[in-house]
Amino acid sequence: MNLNKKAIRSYIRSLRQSLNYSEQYKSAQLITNKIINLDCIHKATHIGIYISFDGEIYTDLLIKFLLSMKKKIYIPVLLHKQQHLLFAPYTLSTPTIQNYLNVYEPKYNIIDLISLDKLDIIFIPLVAFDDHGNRLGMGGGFYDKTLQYQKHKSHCIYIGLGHDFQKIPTSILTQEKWDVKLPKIITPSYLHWHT
Ligand SMILES: Nc1nc2c(c(=O)[nH]1)N(C=O)[C@@H](CNc1ccc(C(=O)N[C@@H](CCC(=O)O)C(=O)O)cc1)CN2
Ligand SMILES: Nc1ncnc2c1ncn2[C@@H]1O[C@H](COP(=O)(O)OP(=O)(O)OP(=O)(O)O)[C@@H](O)[C@H]1O
Repeated sequence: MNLNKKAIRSYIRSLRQSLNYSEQYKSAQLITNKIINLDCIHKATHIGIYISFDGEIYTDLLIKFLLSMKKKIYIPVLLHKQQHLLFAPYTLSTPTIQNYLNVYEPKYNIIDLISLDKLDIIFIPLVAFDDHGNRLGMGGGFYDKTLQYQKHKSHCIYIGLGHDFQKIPTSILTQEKWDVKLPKIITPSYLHWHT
């Protein structure tokens, strides 16, 4: 593996893990306010989002807002030995369990799982990003594989969520041929729109 990527991942993960609850909550409020005013949110019905861990931008507040706006919410789930993510329906009463990578996911019936092409918008976690919308994730390749497959045939809008300090200089991130760029990334202070 690329040492550079590994070092960036571990440095930025340690920064975000060190945030306290009130810092996280403030960031979540700022991000939620930005998102609920976006035009694309009002037009969307099926929205993919993640359950936060490891210091990621808290998504609870946003999920509650979206549910109150009558949006249907879906969370990525890991299927045995598969790198393509599928999405399970989620409401505030859905029980959750930790998967083999310690990330929470909803309990689900296989028949209720949907694929990315059924989503209108997906909010994507990230470890680092740059000015061109290049994304560095946790290193499992799950989002890269899932987004890549759908890149040309899906109407789904990809939106990355991160803290301001997760933005790194463009020259640092070495691009891999499979990396899928994010046209929109939202941080507490900015909307980063990339063309
Ligand atoms: N909230 C959230 N959900 C998500 C992701 C994410 O980044 N955030 N994913 C984005 O792809 C997928 C899961 N990918 C992951 C990849 C690595 C690790 C991870 O923590 N690895 C640990 C070792 C875990 C272990 O083996 O016990 C580590 O590297 O420290 C977690 C999730 C799908 N769901
Ligand atoms: N489209 C793809 N085709 C082939 N291999 C891929 C593809 N996407 C990812 N991979 C594999 O997955 C591994 C992890 O990729 P990478 O380091 O880019 O993950 P990441 O973007 O940080 O993680 P994630 O998307 O899960 O958050 C790579 O080493 C590569 O082997």
